[in-house]
Amino acid sequence: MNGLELANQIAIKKIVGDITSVEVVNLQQDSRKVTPGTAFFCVDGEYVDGHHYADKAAESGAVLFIASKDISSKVGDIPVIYVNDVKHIMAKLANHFYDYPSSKLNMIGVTGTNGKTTVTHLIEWIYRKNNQDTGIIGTIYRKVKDQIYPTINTTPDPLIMHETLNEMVKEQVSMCACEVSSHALFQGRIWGVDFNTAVFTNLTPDHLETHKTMEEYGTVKSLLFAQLGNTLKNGKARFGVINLDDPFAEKLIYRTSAELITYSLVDESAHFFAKNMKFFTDKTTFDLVANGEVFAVELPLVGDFNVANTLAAIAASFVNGIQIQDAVTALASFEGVSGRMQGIENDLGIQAIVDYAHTPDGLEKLIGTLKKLDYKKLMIMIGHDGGNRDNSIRPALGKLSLDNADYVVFTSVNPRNEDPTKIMTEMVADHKGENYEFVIDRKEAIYRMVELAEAGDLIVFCGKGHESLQHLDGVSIPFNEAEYVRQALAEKSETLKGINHE
Ligand SMILES: CC(=O)N[C@H]1[C@@H](OP(=O)(O)OP(=O)(O)OC[C@H]2O[C@@H](n3ccc(=O)[nH]c3=O)[C@H](O)[C@@H]2O)O[C@H](CO)[C@@H](O)[C@@H]1O[C@H](C)C(=O)N[C@@H](C)C(=O)N[C@H](CCC(=O)O)C(=O)O
Ligand SMILES: Nc1ncnc2c1ncn2[C@@H]1O[C@H](COP(=O)(O)OP(=O)(O)OP(=O)(O)O)[C@@H](O)[C@H]1O
Repeated sequence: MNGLELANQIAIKKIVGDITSVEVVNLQQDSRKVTPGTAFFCVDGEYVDGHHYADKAAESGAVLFIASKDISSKVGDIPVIYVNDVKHIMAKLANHFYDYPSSKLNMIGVTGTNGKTTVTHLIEWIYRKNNQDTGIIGTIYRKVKDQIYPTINTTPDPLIMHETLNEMVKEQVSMCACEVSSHALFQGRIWGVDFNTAVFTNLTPDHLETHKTMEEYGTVKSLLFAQLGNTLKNGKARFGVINLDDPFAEKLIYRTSAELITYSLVDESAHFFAKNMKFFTDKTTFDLVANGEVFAVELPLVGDFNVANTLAAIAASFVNGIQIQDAVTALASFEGVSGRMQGIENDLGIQAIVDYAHTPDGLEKLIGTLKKLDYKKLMIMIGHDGGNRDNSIRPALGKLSLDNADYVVFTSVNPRNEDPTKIMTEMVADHKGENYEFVIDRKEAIYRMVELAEAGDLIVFCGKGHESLQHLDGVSIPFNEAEYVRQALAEKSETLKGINHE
Protein backbone atom coordinates (compact mmCIF):
# COMPACT_ATOMS: atom_id res chain seq x y z
CA MET A 1 0.00 0.00 0.00
CA ASN A 2 1.27 3.45 -0.88
CA GLY A 3 2.48 5.62 2.03
CA LEU A 4 0.23 8.47 0.91
CA GLU A 5 -2.83 6.25 1.11
CA LEU A 6 -2.00 5.48 4.75
CA ALA A 7 -1.31 9.15 5.50
CA ASN A 8 -4.64 10.14 3.94
CA GLN A 9 -6.48 8.23 6.68
CA ILE A 10 -5.10 10.60 9.33
CA ALA A 11 -6.62 14.06 9.75
CA ILE A 12 -4.07 15.80 11.98
CA LYS A 13 -0.45 14.99 11.14
CA LYS A 14 2.91 16.36 10.08
CA ILE A 15 4.67 14.52 7.28
CA VAL A 16 8.46 14.73 7.07
CA GLY A 17 10.07 13.32 3.91
CA ASP A 18 8.60 12.00 0.66
CA ILE A 19 6.00 9.36 1.29
CA THR A 20 4.53 9.24 -2.22
CA SER A 21 7.08 6.71 -3.42
CA VAL A 22 6.91 4.54 -0.30
CA GLU A 23 5.36 1.08 -0.70
CA VAL A 24 4.33 -0.51 2.60
CA VAL A 25 4.03 -4.30 2.70
CA ASN A 26 3.96 -4.87 6.45
CA LEU A 27 3.01 -3.07 9.67
CA GLN A 28 5.01 -3.50 12.89
CA GLN A 29 5.38 -2.00 16.36
CA ASP A 30 8.22 -4.31 17.45
CA SER A 31 11.64 -3.51 15.97
CA ARG A 32 12.64 -7.16 16.33
CA LYS A 33 9.99 -8.18 13.81
CA VAL A 34 10.62 -5.54 11.15
CA THR A 35 11.24 -6.76 7.59
CA PRO A 36 11.96 -4.72 4.44
CA GLY A 37 8.95 -2.61 3.45
CA THR A 38 7.59 -2.22 6.99
CA ALA A 39 5.78 0.82 8.35
CA PHE A 40 6.95 1.04 11.98
CA PHE A 41 4.81 2.48 14.77
CA CYS A 42 6.81 3.99 17.64
CA VAL A 43 4.70 3.12 20.69
CA ASP A 44 5.52 4.66 24.05
CA GLY A 45 4.68 1.57 26.14
CA GLU A 46 4.30 0.62 29.77
CA TYR A 47 7.93 -0.46 30.05
CA VAL A 48 9.90 1.06 27.21
CA ASP A 49 9.50 3.71 24.54
CA GLY A 50 9.33 2.31 21.00
CA HIS A 51 10.84 5.58 19.67
CA HIS A 52 14.17 4.33 21.06
CA TYR A 53 14.06 1.39 18.65
CA ALA A 54 13.46 3.44 15.50
CA ASP A 55 17.12 3.03 14.44
CA LYS A 56 16.89 -0.75 14.82
CA ALA A 57 13.71 -0.75 12.73
CA ALA A 58 15.43 1.38 10.08
CA GLU A 59 18.38 -1.02 9.94
CA SER A 60 15.95 -3.92 9.37
CA GLY A 61 14.30 -2.21 6.41
CA ALA A 62 11.48 0.00 7.72
CA VAL A 63 10.36 2.38 4.97
CA LEU A 64 7.95 4.58 6.94
CA PHE A 65 7.62 5.62 10.59
CA ILE A 66 4.63 6.77 12.58
CA ALA A 67 5.82 8.60 15.70
CA SER A 68 4.85 11.20 18.25
CA LYS A 69 8.37 12.36 19.17
CA ASP A 70 11.26 13.56 17.04
CA ILE A 71 13.17 10.56 15.63
CA SER A 72 15.04 12.37 12.84
CA SER A 73 18.44 11.50 14.30
CA LYS A 74 17.57 7.79 14.25
CA VAL A 75 15.94 7.39 10.83
CA GLY A 76 17.77 9.86 8.53
CA ASP A 77 15.84 10.38 5.26
CA ILE A 78 13.20 7.71 5.85
CA PRO A 79 9.81 9.49 5.89
CA VAL A 80 7.95 9.95 9.17
CA ILE A 81 4.30 10.75 9.84
CA TYR A 82 4.12 12.60 13.18
CA VAL A 83 0.84 12.24 15.08
CA ASN A 84 -0.30 12.89 18.66
CA ASP A 85 -1.47 9.40 19.60
CA VAL A 86 0.43 6.60 17.85
CA LYS A 87 -1.66 3.78 19.40
CA HIS A 88 -4.91 5.28 18.14
CA ILE A 89 -3.53 5.85 14.65
CA MET A 90 -2.04 2.32 14.65
CA ALA A 91 -5.51 0.82 15.20
CA LYS A 92 -6.94 2.98 12.43
CA LEU A 93 -4.20 2.24 9.89
CA ALA A 94 -4.13 -1.49 10.64
CA ASN A 95 -7.84 -1.64 9.93
CA HIS A 96 -7.37 0.22 6.62
CA PHE A 97 -4.27 -1.75 5.61
CA TYR A 98 -6.10 -5.06 6.00
CA ASP A 99 -9.24 -3.63 4.34
CA TYR A 100 -11.57 -3.62 7.34
CA PRO A 101 -11.72 -7.39 7.81
CA SER A 102 -14.06 -7.33 10.83
CA SER A 103 -16.76 -5.74 8.68
CA LYS A 104 -16.74 -8.91 6.54
CA LEU A 105 -17.06 -11.35 9.44
CA ASN A 106 -19.76 -12.15 11.92
CA MET A 107 -17.89 -10.95 15.01
CA ILE A 108 -18.96 -12.08 18.47
CA GLY A 109 -17.00 -10.43 21.29
CA VAL A 110 -17.08 -11.90 24.79
CA THR A 111 -16.07 -9.90 27.84
CA GLY A 112 -16.31 -10.47 31.61
CA THR A 113 -14.01 -11.51 34.43
CA ASN A 114 -14.59 -15.25 34.04
CA GLY A 115 -15.95 -17.48 31.33
CA LYS A 116 -14.63 -15.76 28.20
CA THR A 117 -12.55 -18.71 26.97
CA THR A 118 -15.31 -21.18 27.74
CA VAL A 119 -18.03 -19.13 26.05
CA THR A 120 -15.98 -18.49 22.89
CA HIS A 121 -15.26 -22.23 22.61
CA LEU A 122 -18.92 -23.13 23.14
CA ILE A 123 -19.89 -20.67 20.40
CA GLU A 124 -17.20 -22.07 18.10
CA TRP A 125 -18.47 -25.59 18.70
CA ILE A 126 -22.07 -24.61 17.92
CA TYR A 127 -21.06 -23.00 14.62
CA ARG A 128 -18.74 -25.83 13.60
CA LYS A 129 -21.37 -28.44 14.26
CA ASN A 130 -23.70 -26.36 12.11
CA ASN A 131 -21.24 -26.56 9.22
CA GLN A 132 -19.74 -23.09 9.41
CA ASP A 133 -16.06 -22.23 9.33
CA THR A 134 -14.94 -20.43 12.44
CA GLY A 135 -12.18 -18.43 14.03
CA ILE A 136 -11.22 -17.85 17.65
CA ILE A 137 -9.13 -15.12 19.25
CA GLY A 138 -8.39 -15.63 22.92
CA THR A 139 -6.21 -16.64 25.84
CA ILE A 140 -5.24 -20.09 24.57
CA TYR A 141 -4.52 -19.28 20.93
CA ARG A 142 -5.68 -17.59 17.76
CA LYS A 143 -7.35 -20.15 15.54
CA VAL A 144 -8.35 -19.79 11.90
CA LYS A 145 -10.43 -22.84 11.01
CA ASP A 146 -8.01 -25.57 12.24
CA GLN A 147 -4.83 -23.55 11.94
CA ILE A 148 -3.54 -22.51 15.37
CA TYR A 149 -1.34 -19.45 15.99
CA PRO A 150 0.32 -18.75 19.34
CA THR A 151 -0.66 -15.70 21.33
CA ILE A 152 0.86 -13.52 24.04
CA ASN A 153 -2.29 -11.65 24.92
CA THR A 154 -5.90 -12.75 25.36
CA THR A 155 -6.85 -9.91 23.02
CA PRO A 156 -3.96 -9.02 20.70
CA ASP A 157 -2.80 -5.55 19.69
CA PRO A 158 -4.50 -3.98 16.63
CA LEU A 159 -1.80 -5.09 14.20
CA ILE A 160 -2.11 -8.76 15.12
CA MET A 161 -5.87 -8.42 15.53
CA HIS A 162 -6.59 -7.07 12.04
CA GLU A 163 -3.97 -9.34 10.44
CA THR A 164 -5.64 -12.36 12.04
CA LEU A 165 -9.11 -11.20 11.03
CA ASN A 166 -7.84 -10.68 7.48
CA GLU A 167 -6.55 -14.25 7.49
CA MET A 168 -10.02 -15.37 8.56
CA VAL A 169 -11.60 -13.45 5.68
CA LYS A 170 -9.16 -15.05 3.22
CA GLU A 171 -10.01 -18.49 4.62
CA GLN A 172 -13.72 -17.70 4.27
CA VAL A 173 -14.42 -18.00 7.96
CA SER A 174 -17.96 -16.88 8.65
CA MET A 175 -17.89 -16.32 12.41
CA CYS A 176 -15.12 -15.15 14.75
CA ALA A 177 -15.55 -15.54 18.50
CA CYS A 178 -13.21 -13.11 20.20
CA GLU A 179 -12.31 -12.76 23.87
CA VAL A 180 -12.10 -9.12 24.84
CA SER A 181 -10.07 -8.48 27.99
CA SER A 182 -10.40 -5.38 30.12
CA HIS A 183 -6.74 -4.54 29.40
CA ALA A 184 -7.50 -4.60 25.69
CA LEU A 185 -10.49 -2.31 26.12
CA PHE A 186 -8.45 0.01 28.34
CA GLN A 187 -5.54 0.14 25.89
CA GLY A 188 -7.70 0.48 22.78
CA ARG A 189 -6.61 -2.81 21.22
CA ILE A 190 -10.06 -3.32 19.69
CA TRP A 191 -10.60 0.19 18.37
CA GLY A 192 -12.20 -0.19 14.95
CA VAL A 193 -13.14 -3.86 15.33
CA ASP A 194 -16.72 -4.05 14.11
CA PHE A 195 -18.55 -6.45 16.42
CA ASN A 196 -22.04 -7.75 15.61
CA THR A 197 -22.64 -9.02 19.11
CA ALA A 198 -21.17 -8.32 22.52
CA VAL A 199 -21.51 -10.88 25.33
CA PHE A 200 -21.08 -10.06 29.02
CA THR A 201 -20.48 -12.92 31.47
CA ASN A 202 -19.76 -11.36 34.88
CA LEU A 203 -17.80 -8.73 36.76
CA THR A 204 -15.94 -9.68 39.92
CA PRO A 205 -12.72 -8.33 41.50
CA ASP A 206 -9.64 -8.89 39.32
CA HIS A 207 -6.99 -6.75 37.66
CA LEU A 208 -7.49 -3.93 40.13
CA GLU A 209 -3.77 -3.16 39.77
CA THR A 210 -4.76 -1.68 36.40
CA HIS A 211 -8.31 -0.48 36.92
CA LYS A 212 -8.01 0.64 40.58
CA THR A 213 -11.74 0.48 41.39
CA MET A 214 -14.59 -1.87 40.48
CA GLU A 215 -16.44 1.17 39.08
CA GLU A 216 -13.59 1.86 36.67
CA TYR A 217 -13.23 -1.87 35.84
CA GLY A 218 -16.95 -1.97 35.00
CA THR A 219 -16.74 1.17 32.89
CA VAL A 220 -13.90 -0.36 30.89
CA LYS A 221 -15.82 -3.63 30.37
CA SER A 222 -18.86 -1.75 29.14
CA LEU A 223 -16.79 -0.14 26.36
CA LEU A 224 -17.33 -3.29 24.30
CA PHE A 225 -21.06 -2.65 24.45
CA ALA A 226 -20.78 1.10 23.91
CA GLN A 227 -18.51 0.52 20.91
CA LEU A 228 -21.13 -1.62 19.16
CA GLY A 229 -22.24 1.70 17.70
CA ASN A 230 -25.63 3.06 16.69
CA THR A 231 -25.93 1.60 13.23
CA LEU A 232 -26.71 -1.66 11.50
CA LYS A 233 -23.84 -3.77 10.19
CA ASN A 234 -24.35 -4.85 6.60
CA GLY A 235 -28.09 -4.42 7.18
CA LYS A 236 -28.02 -6.59 10.31
CA ALA A 237 -28.88 -5.54 13.85
CA ARG A 238 -26.33 -5.54 16.68
CA PHE A 239 -27.01 -7.44 19.87
CA GLY A 240 -25.82 -7.36 23.44
CA VAL A 241 -26.09 -10.63 25.38
CA ILE A 242 -25.98 -10.06 29.12
CA ASN A 243 -26.01 -12.10 32.29
CA LEU A 244 -28.99 -10.85 34.29
CA ASP A 245 -27.65 -12.59 37.42
CA ASP A 246 -24.72 -10.21 37.64
CA PRO A 247 -25.47 -6.89 39.37
CA PHE A 248 -23.43 -5.05 36.76
CA ALA A 249 -26.02 -5.98 34.07
CA GLU A 250 -28.17 -3.10 35.31
CA LYS A 251 -25.49 -0.59 34.37
CA LEU A 252 -24.67 -2.16 31.01
CA ILE A 253 -28.24 -1.74 29.83
CA TYR A 254 -27.76 2.03 29.62
CA ARG A 255 -24.42 1.88 27.89
CA THR A 256 -25.40 0.37 24.56
CA SER A 257 -27.85 1.04 21.79
CA ALA A 258 -27.85 -2.64 20.74
CA GLU A 259 -30.88 -4.85 21.29
CA LEU A 260 -30.36 -6.66 24.57
CA ILE A 261 -30.82 -10.39 25.06
CA THR A 262 -30.71 -11.57 28.66
CA TYR A 263 -29.87 -14.90 30.28
CA SER A 264 -30.27 -16.12 33.82
CA LEU A 265 -30.22 -19.13 36.11
CA VAL A 266 -32.72 -17.54 38.52
CA ASP A 267 -34.81 -14.89 36.79
CA GLU A 268 -37.61 -16.42 34.72
CA SER A 269 -38.11 -13.15 32.86
CA ALA A 270 -34.75 -13.59 31.10
CA HIS A 271 -34.90 -14.40 27.38
CA PHE A 272 -32.77 -17.49 28.00
CA PHE A 273 -33.54 -19.14 31.33
CA ALA A 274 -32.26 -22.44 32.76
CA LYS A 275 -34.32 -24.51 35.17
CA ASN A 276 -34.29 -28.03 36.59
CA MET A 277 -30.50 -28.19 36.61
CA LYS A 278 -29.14 -31.61 37.54
CA PHE A 279 -25.45 -32.12 38.23
CA PHE A 280 -23.55 -35.33 37.53
CA THR A 281 -19.84 -36.13 37.78
CA ASP A 282 -19.38 -35.81 34.02
CA LYS A 283 -22.34 -33.77 32.78
CA THR A 284 -25.14 -31.36 33.63
CA THR A 285 -28.69 -31.47 32.37
CA PHE A 286 -31.22 -28.65 32.42
CA ASP A 287 -34.30 -27.27 30.70
CA LEU A 288 -33.69 -24.21 28.62
CA VAL A 289 -36.70 -21.91 28.40
CA ALA A 290 -36.28 -19.61 25.43
CA ASN A 291 -38.33 -18.06 22.68
CA GLY A 292 -41.55 -19.53 24.09
CA GLU A 293 -40.26 -23.12 24.05
CA VAL A 294 -38.54 -25.55 26.42
CA PHE A 295 -35.42 -27.41 25.25
CA ALA A 296 -33.87 -30.35 27.13
CA VAL A 297 -30.13 -29.71 27.31
CA GLU A 298 -27.47 -32.30 28.08
CA LEU A 299 -24.12 -30.65 28.55
CA PRO A 300 -20.90 -32.63 29.01
CA LEU A 301 -19.58 -29.99 31.44
CA VAL A 302 -20.07 -29.60 35.17
CA GLY A 303 -20.86 -26.54 37.24
CA ASP A 304 -23.75 -24.11 37.25
CA PHE A 305 -21.38 -21.43 35.92
CA ASN A 306 -21.03 -23.58 32.82
CA VAL A 307 -24.81 -23.58 32.46
CA ALA A 308 -24.58 -19.77 32.49
CA ASN A 309 -21.75 -19.91 29.93
CA THR A 310 -23.89 -22.21 27.78
CA LEU A 311 -26.88 -19.87 27.90
CA ALA A 312 -24.60 -17.04 26.78
CA ALA A 313 -23.27 -19.13 23.89
CA ILE A 314 -26.70 -20.34 22.73
CA ALA A 315 -28.14 -16.81 22.95
CA ALA A 316 -25.24 -15.29 20.99
CA SER A 317 -25.52 -17.98 18.31
CA PHE A 318 -29.31 -17.64 18.12
CA VAL A 319 -29.31 -13.90 17.47
CA ASN A 320 -26.81 -14.58 14.72
CA GLY A 321 -28.96 -17.11 12.95
CA ILE A 322 -28.45 -20.54 14.57
CA GLN A 323 -31.67 -22.21 15.69
CA ILE A 324 -31.81 -22.99 19.39
CA GLN A 325 -32.43 -26.72 18.87
CA ASP A 326 -29.45 -26.90 16.50
CA ALA A 327 -27.25 -25.26 19.12
CA VAL A 328 -28.54 -27.61 21.83
CA THR A 329 -27.90 -30.65 19.65
CA ALA A 330 -24.39 -29.45 18.88
CA LEU A 331 -23.49 -28.90 22.52
CA ALA A 332 -24.34 -32.46 23.52
CA SER A 333 -20.97 -33.51 22.06
CA PHE A 334 -18.90 -30.53 23.29
CA GLU A 335 -15.38 -31.71 24.08
CA GLY A 336 -14.54 -29.06 26.69
CA VAL A 337 -11.75 -26.53 26.88
CA SER A 338 -8.19 -27.41 27.81
CA GLY A 339 -7.49 -26.68 31.48
CA ARG A 340 -11.11 -25.87 32.35
CA MET A 341 -12.54 -28.57 34.64
CA GLN A 342 -10.30 -31.02 32.81
CA GLY A 343 -10.54 -34.48 34.34
CA ILE A 344 -7.29 -36.50 34.40
CA GLU A 345 -7.87 -40.22 33.97
CA ASN A 346 -6.10 -42.68 36.25
CA ASP A 347 -6.54 -46.19 37.63
CA LEU A 348 -6.22 -45.20 41.30
CA GLY A 349 -9.85 -44.30 41.91
CA ILE A 350 -8.79 -40.70 42.49
CA GLN A 351 -10.80 -37.92 40.86
CA ALA A 352 -8.24 -35.44 39.55
CA ILE A 353 -9.24 -32.13 37.98
CA VAL A 354 -7.16 -29.34 36.42
CA ASP A 355 -8.93 -25.98 36.39
CA TYR A 356 -7.97 -22.43 35.54
CA ALA A 357 -9.86 -20.83 38.46
CA HIS A 358 -7.67 -17.95 39.59
CA THR A 359 -10.04 -15.30 40.92
CA PRO A 360 -12.10 -15.51 44.13
CA ASP A 361 -15.29 -15.63 42.08
CA GLY A 362 -13.98 -18.34 39.76
CA LEU A 363 -12.73 -20.35 42.76
CA GLU A 364 -15.98 -19.94 44.67
CA LYS A 365 -17.96 -21.16 41.67
CA LEU A 366 -15.55 -24.05 41.19
CA ILE A 367 -15.81 -25.09 44.84
CA GLY A 368 -19.61 -24.84 44.64
CA THR A 369 -19.46 -27.30 41.76
CA LEU A 370 -16.99 -29.63 43.47
CA LYS A 371 -19.17 -29.79 46.58
CA LYS A 372 -21.91 -31.36 44.50
CA LEU A 373 -19.66 -34.33 43.61
CA ASP A 374 -19.11 -37.47 45.71
CA TYR A 375 -15.70 -37.77 47.34
CA LYS A 376 -13.95 -38.80 50.55
CA LYS A 377 -11.51 -35.92 50.96
CA LEU A 378 -11.27 -32.73 48.90
CA MET A 379 -7.73 -31.45 48.35
CA ILE A 380 -6.93 -28.20 46.55
CA MET A 381 -3.63 -27.01 45.13
CA ILE A 382 -3.55 -23.25 44.64
CA GLY A 383 -1.27 -20.22 44.37
CA HIS A 384 -1.36 -16.65 43.13
CA ASP A 385 0.47 -14.76 40.40
CA GLY A 386 3.41 -12.71 41.59
CA GLY A 387 4.72 -9.33 40.54
CA ASN A 388 2.59 -6.39 39.38
CA ARG A 389 -0.64 -8.34 39.89
CA ASP A 390 -3.67 -7.56 42.05
CA ASN A 391 -2.40 -9.02 45.34
CA SER A 392 -5.52 -7.88 47.25
CA ILE A 393 -7.25 -11.13 46.20
CA ARG A 394 -4.65 -13.40 47.86
CA PRO A 395 -6.35 -13.74 51.30
CA ALA A 396 -9.71 -14.45 49.61
CA LEU A 397 -8.21 -17.22 47.44
CA GLY A 398 -6.52 -18.73 50.50
CA LYS A 399 -9.56 -18.51 52.75
CA LEU A 400 -11.93 -20.03 50.19
CA SER A 401 -9.58 -22.99 49.75
CA LEU A 402 -8.85 -23.49 53.45
CA ASP A 403 -12.49 -23.19 54.52
CA ASN A 404 -13.75 -25.68 51.96
CA ALA A 405 -11.03 -28.26 51.39
CA ASP A 406 -9.82 -30.92 53.78
CA TYR A 407 -6.28 -30.09 52.82
CA VAL A 408 -4.61 -27.36 50.75
CA VAL A 409 -1.21 -27.38 49.10
CA PHE A 410 -0.12 -23.80 48.39
CA THR A 411 2.34 -23.35 45.58
CA SER A 412 3.58 -20.90 42.95
CA VAL A 413 1.80 -19.54 39.88
CA ASN A 414 4.25 -17.42 37.90
CA PRO A 415 5.96 -15.87 40.93
CA ARG A 416 7.93 -13.61 38.57
CA ASN A 417 10.26 -11.53 40.74
CA GLU A 418 8.27 -11.85 43.94
CA ASP A 419 9.23 -14.16 46.82
CA PRO A 420 6.91 -17.23 46.49
CA THR A 421 6.82 -17.79 50.25
CA LYS A 422 5.66 -14.20 50.80
CA ILE A 423 2.82 -14.74 48.28
CA MET A 424 1.73 -17.96 50.00
CA THR A 425 2.00 -16.37 53.45
CA GLU A 426 -0.34 -13.57 52.31
CA MET A 427 -2.79 -16.22 51.14
CA VAL A 428 -3.03 -17.87 54.58
CA ALA A 429 -3.16 -14.59 56.55
CA ASP A 430 -5.31 -15.00 59.68
CA HIS A 431 -5.87 -18.73 59.17
CA LYS A 432 -5.56 -20.62 62.42
CA GLY A 433 -5.84 -24.24 61.23
CA GLU A 434 -3.06 -26.56 60.10
CA ASN A 435 -4.75 -28.16 57.11
CA TYR A 436 -2.19 -26.88 54.64
CA GLU A 437 1.43 -26.80 53.58
CA PHE A 438 3.64 -24.73 51.27
CA VAL A 439 5.52 -26.34 48.37
CA ILE A 440 7.29 -23.65 46.37
CA ASP A 441 8.05 -25.71 43.26
CA ARG A 442 4.80 -26.25 41.34
CA LYS A 443 5.76 -29.62 39.87
CA GLU A 444 6.78 -30.87 43.31
CA ALA A 445 3.47 -29.58 44.66
CA ILE A 446 1.60 -31.65 42.06
CA TYR A 447 3.52 -34.77 43.12
CA ARG A 448 2.84 -33.97 46.78
CA MET A 449 -0.92 -33.72 46.11
CA VAL A 450 -0.89 -37.08 44.36
CA GLU A 451 1.21 -38.60 47.13
CA LEU A 452 -1.34 -37.49 49.74
CA ALA A 453 -4.39 -38.61 47.75
CA GLU A 454 -6.18 -41.92 48.30
CA ALA A 455 -8.87 -43.76 46.35
CA GLY A 456 -12.15 -41.82 46.53
CA ASP A 457 -10.47 -38.46 47.04
CA LEU A 458 -11.05 -35.45 44.82
CA ILE A 459 -7.86 -33.51 44.05
CA VAL A 460 -8.08 -30.21 42.24
CA PHE A 461 -5.21 -28.24 40.70
CA CYS A 462 -6.19 -24.60 40.35
CA GLY A 463 -4.94 -21.53 38.57
CA LYS A 464 -2.70 -22.77 35.75
CA GLY A 465 -5.16 -24.47 33.41
CA HIS A 466 -3.84 -24.58 29.85
CA GLU A 467 -0.91 -22.20 30.42
CA SER A 468 2.25 -23.64 28.95
CA LEU A 469 4.84 -21.56 30.82
CA GLN A 470 5.81 -20.83 34.41
CA HIS A 471 7.34 -17.35 34.81
CA LEU A 472 9.89 -17.07 37.59
CA ASP A 473 12.79 -14.77 38.27
CA GLY A 474 12.87 -13.31 34.77
CA VAL A 475 12.79 -16.69 32.99
CA SER A 476 9.88 -18.65 31.54
CA ILE A 477 10.07 -22.43 31.78
CA PRO A 478 7.80 -24.83 29.88
CA PHE A 479 5.03 -26.17 32.10
CA ASN A 480 2.20 -28.59 31.35
CA GLU A 481 -0.03 -28.97 34.39
CA ALA A 482 -2.33 -31.67 33.01
CA GLU A 483 0.66 -33.70 31.80
CA TYR A 484 2.48 -33.47 35.16
CA VAL A 485 -0.68 -34.52 37.01
CA ARG A 486 -1.07 -37.45 34.61
CA GLN A 487 2.59 -38.41 35.12
CA ALA A 488 2.38 -38.17 38.90
CA LEU A 489 -0.73 -40.37 38.96
CA ALA A 490 0.80 -42.89 36.57
CA GLU A 491 4.02 -43.10 38.62
CA LYS A 492 2.06 -43.58 41.83
CA SER A 493 0.05 -46.31 40.13
CA GLU A 494 3.24 -48.07 38.99
CA THR A 495 4.76 -47.79 42.46
CA LEU A 496 1.65 -49.24 44.10
CA LYS A 497 1.52 -52.06 41.55
CA GLY A 498 5.17 -52.78 42.34
CA ILE A 499 4.47 -52.89 46.08
CA ASN A 500 1.40 -55.10 45.63
CA HIS A 501 3.38 -57.41 43.34
CA GLU A 502 6.07 -57.90 45.98
C1 LIG B 1 1.23 -4.16 30.50
C2 LIG B 1 0.63 -4.40 29.15
O1 LIG B 1 -0.56 -4.54 29.01
N1 LIG B 1 1.51 -4.48 28.12
C3 LIG B 1 1.02 -4.70 26.79
C4 LIG B 1 1.51 -3.57 25.89
O2 LIG B 1 2.91 -3.56 25.93
P1 LIG B 1 3.64 -2.18 25.93
O3 LIG B 1 3.18 -1.36 24.77
O4 LIG B 1 3.54 -1.55 27.23
O5 LIG B 1 5.11 -2.71 25.61
P2 LIG B 1 6.54 -2.23 26.04
O6 LIG B 1 7.26 -3.47 26.41
O7 LIG B 1 6.55 -1.09 26.98
O8 LIG B 1 7.15 -1.74 24.63
C5 LIG B 1 6.75 -0.52 23.98
C6 LIG B 1 6.96 -0.64 22.52
O9 LIG B 1 8.34 -0.87 22.24
C7 LIG B 1 8.45 -1.89 21.30
N2 LIG B 1 9.76 -2.53 21.40
C8 LIG B 1 10.18 -3.07 22.57
C9 LIG B 1 11.40 -3.70 22.66
C10 LIG B 1 12.21 -3.78 21.51
O10 LIG B 1 13.33 -4.35 21.49
N3 LIG B 1 11.74 -3.23 20.37
C11 LIG B 1 10.55 -2.61 20.28
O11 LIG B 1 10.17 -2.15 19.21
C12 LIG B 1 7.31 -2.83 21.65
O12 LIG B 1 6.98 -3.70 20.59
C13 LIG B 1 6.20 -1.83 21.93
O13 LIG B 1 5.57 -1.44 20.75
O14 LIG B 1 1.11 -3.79 24.57
C14 LIG B 1 1.58 -5.03 24.02
C15 LIG B 1 1.06 -5.12 22.59
O15 LIG B 1 -0.31 -4.86 22.58
C16 LIG B 1 1.05 -6.21 24.84
O16 LIG B 1 1.54 -7.44 24.32
C17 LIG B 1 1.50 -6.06 26.28
O17 LIG B 1 0.87 -7.09 27.03
C18 LIG B 1 1.69 -7.71 28.01
C19 LIG B 1 2.49 -8.87 27.40
C20 LIG B 1 0.79 -8.24 29.15
O18 LIG B 1 1.18 -9.10 29.90
N4 LIG B 1 -0.42 -7.72 29.27
C21 LIG B 1 -1.41 -8.17 30.24
C22 LIG B 1 -1.52 -7.22 31.42
C23 LIG B 1 -2.74 -8.21 29.49
O19 LIG B 1 -2.97 -7.40 28.59
N5 LIG B 1 -3.60 -9.18 29.80
C24 LIG B 1 -4.88 -9.32 29.17
C25 LIG B 1 -5.65 -10.51 29.76
C26 LIG B 1 -5.96 -10.31 31.19
C27 LIG B 1 -6.85 -11.43 31.71
O20 LIG B 1 -8.06 -11.40 31.46
O21 LIG B 1 -6.33 -12.32 32.42
C28 LIG B 1 -4.71 -9.64 27.69
O22 LIG B 1 -5.57 -9.25 26.88
O23 LIG B 1 -3.72 -10.31 27.35
N1 LIG C 1 -19.29 -17.93 34.13
C1 LIG C 1 -18.36 -18.13 35.05
N2 LIG C 1 -18.46 -17.58 36.27
C2 LIG C 1 -17.52 -17.77 37.21
N3 LIG C 1 -16.45 -18.55 37.04
C3 LIG C 1 -16.28 -19.12 35.84
C4 LIG C 1 -17.22 -18.94 34.79
N4 LIG C 1 -16.79 -19.63 33.71
C5 LIG C 1 -15.63 -20.20 34.06
N5 LIG C 1 -15.32 -19.91 35.34
C6 LIG C 1 -14.13 -20.31 36.12
O1 LIG C 1 -13.07 -19.47 35.67
C7 LIG C 1 -12.01 -20.25 35.10
C8 LIG C 1 -11.55 -19.58 33.83
O2 LIG C 1 -12.56 -19.76 32.85
P1 LIG C 1 -12.35 -19.16 31.41
O3 LIG C 1 -10.98 -19.45 30.96
O4 LIG C 1 -13.47 -19.56 30.55
O5 LIG C 1 -12.46 -17.61 31.78
P2 LIG C 1 -11.72 -16.38 31.11
O6 LIG C 1 -12.65 -15.23 31.27
O7 LIG C 1 -11.32 -16.72 29.73
O8 LIG C 1 -10.44 -16.19 32.01
P3 LIG C 1 -9.07 -15.46 31.57
O9 LIG C 1 -9.34 -14.26 30.75
O10 LIG C 1 -8.45 -15.08 32.87
O11 LIG C 1 -8.34 -16.46 30.78
C9 LIG C 1 -12.58 -21.64 34.85
O12 LIG C 1 -11.61 -22.60 34.97
C10 LIG C 1 -13.68 -21.75 35.90
O13 LIG C 1 -13.15 -22.21 37.11
